[in-house]
Amino acid sequence: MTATTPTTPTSTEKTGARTEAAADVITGARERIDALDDRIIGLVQERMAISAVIQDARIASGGRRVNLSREMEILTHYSEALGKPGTSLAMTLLELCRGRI
Ligand SMILES: O=C(O)C(=O)C[C@]1(C(=O)O)C=C[C@@H](O)C=C1
Repeated sequence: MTATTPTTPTSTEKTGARTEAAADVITGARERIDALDDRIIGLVQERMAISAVIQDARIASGGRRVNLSREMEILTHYSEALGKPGTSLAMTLLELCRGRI
């Protein structure tokens, strides 16, 4: 058996590109996606906190955690903007914000 020294992956190996130029484009674009994902996660966390304020106020007043007519508005908003996957995204957001029902 021959021992092989581990090598650092090249930029083309890391990106799947076949040229250095394409690898550079992909690496730059991935940095922007990572920054956007951080912002999206922050926005989701902010949405969860605001949703909790609403739910707590409703429950403290004697109401229920869930408000299905409002959820329908949100599902429609996302599906009109993003199509069928938008509905799934809205359902995931609602689950993050109020838990499973
Ligand atoms: O808008 C409300 O009434 C909320 O409670 C917020 C929210 C949401 O996260 O968007 C959460 C639970 C409800 O079922 C509906 C919507």
